[in-house]
Amino acid sequence: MAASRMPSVVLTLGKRFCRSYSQVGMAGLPTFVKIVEVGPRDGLQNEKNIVPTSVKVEFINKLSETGLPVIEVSSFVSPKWVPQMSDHNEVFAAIKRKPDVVYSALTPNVKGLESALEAKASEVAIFGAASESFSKKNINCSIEESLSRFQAVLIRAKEANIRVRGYVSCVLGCPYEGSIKPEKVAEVARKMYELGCYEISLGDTIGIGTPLAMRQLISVVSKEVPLDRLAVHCHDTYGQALANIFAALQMGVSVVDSSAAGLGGCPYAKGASGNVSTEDVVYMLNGLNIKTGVDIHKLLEAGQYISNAIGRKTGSKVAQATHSSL
Ligand SMILES: CC(C)(COP(=O)([O-])OP(=O)([O-])OC[C@H]1O[C@@H](n2cnc3c(N)ncnc32)[C@H](O)[C@@H]1OP(=O)([O-])[O-])[C@@H](O)C(=O)NCCC(=O)NCCSC(=O)C[C@@](C)(O)CC(=O)[O-]
Repeated sequence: MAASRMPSVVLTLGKRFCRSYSQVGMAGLPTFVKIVEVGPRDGLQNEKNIVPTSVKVEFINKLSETGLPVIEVSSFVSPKWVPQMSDHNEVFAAIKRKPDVVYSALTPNVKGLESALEAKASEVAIFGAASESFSKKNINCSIEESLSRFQAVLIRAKEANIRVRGYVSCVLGCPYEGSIKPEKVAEVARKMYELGCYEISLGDTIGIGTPLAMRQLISVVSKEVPLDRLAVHCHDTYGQALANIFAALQMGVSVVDSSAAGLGGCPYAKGASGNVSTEDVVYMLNGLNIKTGVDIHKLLEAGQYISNAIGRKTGSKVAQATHSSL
């Protein structure tokens, strides 16, 4: 059953429940959160069976209708490394773009950036790590080398007048090195920010963090990068993602990455499960009276569409709850 046709009690339960408590937000939390939807890229880059281009396009078109401000469409990386994203040109060419939506792509180097420019990506993202081992496994170079590649990307992006986002992976732990010092994360984040990234997304790649660790991380990183330039990108491997996001909101972060249906995982981080699901994030933010501009009904439909298309049970608790109560 389409989410929009689900009994209203099911979908409005959280909102009505919360409304009876308060119409105002919780003190200290942002009033608006920008959600960066990473499902089509982070969500589908790890699928064993390559998802047909037409399915990706339909998924993105459905996401475009939800009110999400940013959709990460694909990545311009080596097709030998991540074949799942090798149809980037076709996907960018086929999607129906809405003028108020940013359609972004990952670009590890200038070669990727040039392709993204040709495909008319609205903005791009570089991706580095706070762990040497992860950097080598993921992008085949040291952190230092990655930063010099990124510098070249930022210079070319400036000429092309396109904004660049920066990701730092392994901010709360690394699959190869274990714990990572917040000071190391802060150093890499600061360098990316100084290179010209307008926003730095802190990735808990293996979803290992807890709210206290998130608080400590944000406290250290925000000394180097302004809070309003930080985003959090939480995987839900240990079931901590929503709690970690809440901790980040309490610290003043107001940009959250998430993935419809909780799809996702990094091919170079074994065991990492999906991203936190966008449906669950929006449900929580609705309950906190924090605006996102996202229509949860349409979002549930998009999540249901991609789950059916890839034959996978949704990773969203909200979607599971609404389906099971029918
Ligand atoms: C970075 C490279 C390319 C280095 O890979 P490399 O092998 O060191 O690169 P190279 O410069 O030596 O080139 C080797 C071959 O790749 C080609 N190549 C080189 N660059 C490109 C490009 N941009 N697009 C297409 N092809 C490219 C290049 O042309 C050449 O082709 P060949 O001559 O062998 O035919 C490789 O390691 C790579 O593609 N890595 C991508 C890994 C990836 O996508 N990981 C997942 C995304 S990160 C993530 O998920 C984490 C995140 C962001 O979500 C946050 C979090 O959760 O923490």
